[in-house]
Amino acid sequence: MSNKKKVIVFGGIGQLGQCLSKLTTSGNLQGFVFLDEFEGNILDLKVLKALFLKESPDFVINCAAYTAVDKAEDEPELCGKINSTGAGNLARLCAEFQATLIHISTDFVFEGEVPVLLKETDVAQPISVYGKTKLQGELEIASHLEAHYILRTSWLYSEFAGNFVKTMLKLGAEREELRIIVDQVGTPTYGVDLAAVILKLISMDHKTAYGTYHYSNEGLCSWYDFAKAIFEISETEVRVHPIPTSAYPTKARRPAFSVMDKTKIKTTFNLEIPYWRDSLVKCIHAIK
Ligand SMILES: NC(=O)C1=CN([C@@H]2O[C@H](COP(=O)(O)OP(=O)(O)OC[C@H]3O[C@@H](n4cnc5c(N)ncnc54)[C@H](OP(=O)(O)O)[C@@H]3O)[C@@H](O)[C@H]2O)C=CC1
Ligand SMILES: Cc1cn([C@H]2C[C@H](O)[C@@H](COP(=O)(O)OP(=O)(O)O[C@H]3O[C@@H](C)C(=O)[C@@H](O)[C@H]3O)O2)c(=O)[nH]c1=O
Repeated sequence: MSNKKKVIVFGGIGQLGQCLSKLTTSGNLQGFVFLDEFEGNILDLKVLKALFLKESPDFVINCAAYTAVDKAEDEPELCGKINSTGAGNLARLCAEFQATLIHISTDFVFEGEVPVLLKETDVAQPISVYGKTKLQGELEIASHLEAHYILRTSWLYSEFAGNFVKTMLKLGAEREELRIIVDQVGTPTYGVDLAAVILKLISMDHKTAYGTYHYSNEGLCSWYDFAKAIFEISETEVRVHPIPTSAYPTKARRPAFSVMDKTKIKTTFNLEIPYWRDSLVKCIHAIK
């Protein structure tokens, strides 16, 4: 990648921020500034403006978000501020400073009632506070900035921060049996794979391809299948029981089927996407 590009990463010490940092460090890529929420609070316009003035970024990557799906049901205002107002703040500043925004959204913008692959053109109808605020964030960006990529991803995990894989490894070490939902189907996404795609978008700098894209790993599974694979690959002995969603009450509703069609991103950027289980093997090796 050209070392002339200046890139600011908000949410730089969250899960995806750390995946990006891993790749920029191993690839010795220059020009990236990773900010935590104290150095780069996406709700603080004064701080943001000073950062844009100081750094003059070519690209801004928004990895900052409120991601606690159940807690969001009790904190809709805070969740809305971070996921919607914060995204809008970055979009307006990117427009003012002629920077391109790469923003991450979610499969949870969909209702997920019908078992059909979800396209970018399908109507988004979120069923949780988190999903609604993420959709609002997408709309904020699209209405203020042309130069944007919104990447909707799903079931993100990695060796960094908190995620389903790390929760399972922890619970699997503590318990003899686990009950995991089998009637919610989606696709896990390894954060390092997503980070590599983000870096590819920056290096291609394809100015006629702005817009919304779906990206996850290939294939599909239930949370139960995912947990079984985690325990098989990590050689953890634990009995896993498949249960229906009704047997595992949570504050937030989650889509029953949120597998995304990735044709658009694959054809536009000439991508080959790894199968979810192959990437899971890589992640578990990185954790060990
Ligand atoms: N995790 C997942 O399964 C999925 C995530 N996504 C999306 O991917 C993106 C990255 O997710 P992920 O890395 O997993 O999320 P994380 O929760 O790991 O990281 C988000 C980061 O944003 C920070 N943050 C919160 N509020 C602010 C703020 N006001 N200003 C700046 N930073 C802030 C958080 O800090 P702190 O922790 O201190 O609050 C945290 O470090 C998000 O947009 C998310 O919606 C999409 C699909 C699946
Ligand atoms: C811990 C646990 C979870 N589950 C279920 C609950 C839930 O339906 C599913 C996943 O639970 P989690 O809370 O880990 O994951 P969750 O927060 O629902 O994950 C979502 O996060 C947001 C940020 C996204 O954008 C989504 O794409 C998705 O990744 O597993 C069980 O069935 N048994 C268990 O023991």
